[in-house]
Amino acid sequence: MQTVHSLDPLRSAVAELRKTGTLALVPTMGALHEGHLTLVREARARAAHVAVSIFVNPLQFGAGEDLDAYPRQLERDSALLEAEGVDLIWAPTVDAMYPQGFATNISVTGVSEGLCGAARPGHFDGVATVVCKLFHQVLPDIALFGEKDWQQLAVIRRMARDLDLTRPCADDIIGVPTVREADGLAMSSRNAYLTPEQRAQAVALPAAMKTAIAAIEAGEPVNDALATLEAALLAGGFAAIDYAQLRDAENLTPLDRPAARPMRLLVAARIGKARLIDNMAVTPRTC
Ligand SMILES: Nc1ncnc2c1ncn2[C@@H]1O[C@H](COP(=O)(O)OP(=O)(O)OP(=O)(O)O)[C@@H](O)[C@H]1O
Ligand SMILES: CC(C)(CO)[C@@H](O)C(=O)[O-]
Ligand code: BAL
Repeated sequence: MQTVHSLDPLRSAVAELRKTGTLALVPTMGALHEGHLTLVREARARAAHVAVSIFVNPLQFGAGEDLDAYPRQLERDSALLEAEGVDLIWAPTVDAMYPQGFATNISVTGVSEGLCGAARPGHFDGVATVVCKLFHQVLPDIALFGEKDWQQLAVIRRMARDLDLTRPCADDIIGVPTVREADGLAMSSRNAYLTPEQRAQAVALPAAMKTAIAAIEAGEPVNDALATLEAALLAGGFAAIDYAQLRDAENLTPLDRPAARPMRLLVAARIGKARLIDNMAVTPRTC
């Protein structure tokens, strides 16, 4: 396994790997957990070679967010990726990614609006810009992203379609189902911010989401089910709810009643120093 921190060695390493087969990219911000490693294993099953990028992208953090506090553990991450048989780690410095004078922004409208786009203004511009650069830097055949960040996945697929990216085109962007802890909490690097007490309380998030989904699928009005969900989170130790919404699963149109198409319940809520996000499928009614 090779680790590179600047563009010239990256380009040489990528050219070598591409001589002998397909290349998959798993973009991350590091502080790896089983969710990331699941993406890596899926990548290995689908391509001859796997590159993992590790970059805490300043462009996608707003003022007052956790850019400085975000865990950075390259040595530990490298050992985990080596054990998974990863070929290449791309861990650029901030200067390598954004040299002096960098002035380009990629902004995807529509799917990036509302939800995390409203709670974190500019966040998805930062994500789209860095992911577009990563695709051009690593030239992967496929790229893998977690469904935990459902809106992010929609933004990246939209960008790939709109910018006529051929590899990876929208169909080569693979979404991997959310990996959860035994009690149902979605794995996330930010779970490390939780105290033991908050960690125990955080299980209220997936539990309340499952209850709301069962209620919606049983015919309860969407707004009532969402109000019950929010009340359960606040009673369970969450300090604030950024959003709890039912949306079309693909185009993310807001829904105030169940549709005949696949739907998604998406929630972001704050507990202690962590802002946790989660989403789950809601099954369309058949009659
Ligand atoms: N529990 C998970 N299951 C599946 N994929 C995941 C999971 N957690 C993160 N991913 C995916 O891993 C990739 C890198 O994510 P990132 O490095 O931001 O980790 P994270 O755990 O989501 O961290 P954060 O706490 O910043 O949200 C993204 O595509 C993300 O969706
Ligand atoms: C896709 C990504 C690596 C871009 O910085 C980040 O948003 C993440 O880790 O989900
Ligand atoms: N996994 C999403 C990256 C972020 O929260 O900035």
